[in-house]
Amino acid sequence: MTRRILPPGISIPEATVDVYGLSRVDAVNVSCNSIPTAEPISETHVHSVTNGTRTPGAAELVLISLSSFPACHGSIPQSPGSLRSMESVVSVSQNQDFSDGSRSRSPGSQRSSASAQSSPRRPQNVPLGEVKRVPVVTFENVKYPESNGLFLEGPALPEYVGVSKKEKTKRVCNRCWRKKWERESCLVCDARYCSSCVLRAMGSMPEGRKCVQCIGQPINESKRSKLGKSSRMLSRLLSPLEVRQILKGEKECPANQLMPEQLIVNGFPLRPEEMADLLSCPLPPQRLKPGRYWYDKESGLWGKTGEKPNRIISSNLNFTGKLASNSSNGNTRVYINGREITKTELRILKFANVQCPRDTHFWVYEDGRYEEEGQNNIKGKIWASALTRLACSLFSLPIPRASPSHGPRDDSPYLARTVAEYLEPKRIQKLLLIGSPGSGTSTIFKQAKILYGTKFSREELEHLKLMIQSNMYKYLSILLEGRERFEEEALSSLNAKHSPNEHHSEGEAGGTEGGQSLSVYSINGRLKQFSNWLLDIIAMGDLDAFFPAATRGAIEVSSNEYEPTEKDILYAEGIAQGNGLAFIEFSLEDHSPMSETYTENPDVYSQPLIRYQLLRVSAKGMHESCKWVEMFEDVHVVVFCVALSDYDQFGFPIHGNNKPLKNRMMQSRELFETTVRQPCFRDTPFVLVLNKYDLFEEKVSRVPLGLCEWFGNFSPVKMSHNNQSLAHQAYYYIAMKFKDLYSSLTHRKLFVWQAKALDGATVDEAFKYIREVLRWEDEKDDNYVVEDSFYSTTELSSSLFIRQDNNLRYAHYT
Ligand SMILES: Nc1nc2c(ncn2[C@@H]2O[C@H](COP(=O)(O)OP(=O)(O)OP(=O)(O)O)[C@@H](O)[C@H]2O)c(=O)[nH]1
Ligand SMILES: [Mg+2]
Repeated sequence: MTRRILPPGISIPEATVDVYGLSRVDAVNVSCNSIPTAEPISETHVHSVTNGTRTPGAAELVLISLSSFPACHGSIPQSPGSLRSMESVVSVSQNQDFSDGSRSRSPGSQRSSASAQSSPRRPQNVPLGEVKRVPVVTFENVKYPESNGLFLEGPALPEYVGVSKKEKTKRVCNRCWRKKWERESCLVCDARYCSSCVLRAMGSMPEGRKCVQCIGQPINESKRSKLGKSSRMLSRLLSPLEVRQILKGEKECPANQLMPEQLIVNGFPLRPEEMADLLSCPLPPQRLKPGRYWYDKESGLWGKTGEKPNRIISSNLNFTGKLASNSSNGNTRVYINGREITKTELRILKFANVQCPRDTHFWVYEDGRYEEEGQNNIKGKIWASALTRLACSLFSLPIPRASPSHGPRDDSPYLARTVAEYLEPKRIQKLLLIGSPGSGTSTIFKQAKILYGTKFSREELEHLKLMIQSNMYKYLSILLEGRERFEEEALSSLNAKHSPNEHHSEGEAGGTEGGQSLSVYSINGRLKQFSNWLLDIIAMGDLDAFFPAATRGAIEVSSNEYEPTEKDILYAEGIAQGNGLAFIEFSLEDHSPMSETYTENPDVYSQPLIRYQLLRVSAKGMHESCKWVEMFEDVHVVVFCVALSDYDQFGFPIHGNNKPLKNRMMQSRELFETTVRQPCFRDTPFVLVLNKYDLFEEKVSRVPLGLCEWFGNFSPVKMSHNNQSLAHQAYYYIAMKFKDLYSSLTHRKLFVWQAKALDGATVDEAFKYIREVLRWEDEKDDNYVVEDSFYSTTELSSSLFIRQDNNLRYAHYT
């Protein structure tokens, strides 16, 4: 690390380099109170710059921190806090008017002048650390923490007025001012540094990722969830051991911890000892942020004020504040331990068969036992059944963990629990998969199960088998019903042709059998009997009840011994009987080349895997006033599936069968709009999966895309070579249509991917893409700026896609 920091030619001291000790050196021990106030930026300051008196820059500061080593005799800067001012100095020196005369007297720049000469891009008279050379001042509005009080106190000079949009600022390294895609940001002031500058700007990071001058200051609360989270940039630059040490420091150092008074529980700020009790209890709340919370001492339920519970922590913690009845803003007139519960909780109670008429007051204990107030009679356990627990998990309600009595007996392990442990919960990301009927959501779900899930259990296989068999009979019944209609039509037209007195000659279509008229659609008596029997059963809606009898048919699938293969399962319509909500949890093991920069650092690969919960819901019942969808408010991404090949298909509207047939692409669009407009998805990213590309590719050369009214203005560029390009153009066109629609509704960008759900590889790619989207979302405010990368191409017109679509993979990043 020292070798990287030091300019070439400086020998490394013999002593073991303790990187973690480095920034404990007094020279950079910056605390809010002890920072000598630097001069505000003023005319005189600029003059002093032009005269060559320059305060040391960040590079020097880091070198200064090395001054305890014999080879680095840097002088201590007069003002450690002047780093901030340095940034402005840099910008001034970018101005040609000022760019000469920087014969610096600072030791840092003297040292660097040798190496400066070797760089072709750096003018010889300009010291290292001031490398950006643009002819005009393009200095941008950089936000520095006000608490520093060092920057821009006086009126701003015109040179310092931001000249570009904030997004542009975000892409620039705050030290070298080069545009860099990947940056690491300071947890306190959010200054971002590229990989060449990060170690110089942040030194040895005793408190994790903070600029040297931000050490000792509390972190920006919006970054709390990032504490201790791995950093790809650091993993590349440092050894695994060093990264671990830095992240440990970041999680555990006192400056980065929450202050007790930032947590308001049951209306009262916590006292330090209450906070200590809270954090050291067996099941402490996770990912705590400053804010208002409620806590139910009996049940251990814990939640944000005004919201449903989000966790069961340990019971019997004593806080100053007492639980108020309106603390979770419930309006159900059903009470648990004095708190009026929310609708979602009430649903779960009903699900768990708890009788709860209005104005019922329950006592609920930590393990889920419940009784009505004043009755002293335990009626059962709320979370006893696996189904209730599953429902809770789907609706993001907490369930009790295995009882503490199964855990360690003595208290010491609890007390020894580090802050770090509670900050590192098992990460689960929820994906909600939705689409209009027939778009392929079940197929994608089943693919996910086959690709990443556990094998189908006996029970599931039995369900699937019954489902496949009943589908088969349903399809058969459709054919048989059609046959009846065609037979009737054929016979009546035959009868119309020939008057009753005429005898038709042999060889003509039709005839008689046992006095009955025949047509090409007629079948023999036994089959007809079967057909009638089956159609009756289906008309009565009794198919499933009759199944055991029907399975004794002759065809393989319908036999009792039949065991569906993976392919049968995949191709079958539906997921399981009932076909409503389905759910699996999995992780994606490999490290995709999409996002991971190749690294030899094994630490990156040993990160705990993120678990994904895939929830597939049927679109039935989804409409503007739809309530159940709110249950999924905490999903991390909505995956919306549309069948590309639907553009020429017509079907019944999703709601109500009496309306006229509707173009299915238009139906999908309607459902898409309805879903996007749901208030609960206001901040949720959407990934559109354009499915059935195989059918689409084949169809689009036969059936014009304009058949769907929404695609009326599609005018493909004529290409001589092949049909594929037409399908590609049509695909991008449709993708752009959805993207435009989405951004008109949300002002955000829609992520689009294409799939052929019957082909597992394409579904695998789609999930990897979704994983990347989640990472980008996670990191976009931090290390990465997605907006302007090649991943996102909304700005490009669709015609550009059409011309540049040679590479399918890149084109996918729409
Ligand atoms: N050729 C082709 N067929 C597909 C593709 N995706 C799904 N299918 C088929 O399309 C039909 C409908 O797919 P499902 O996965 O059941 O659709 P769904 O979204 O679950 O629809 P509902 O069950 O009606 O809500 C099934 O017969 C699938 O086998 C695809 O990419 N290509
Ligand atoms: Mg289905």
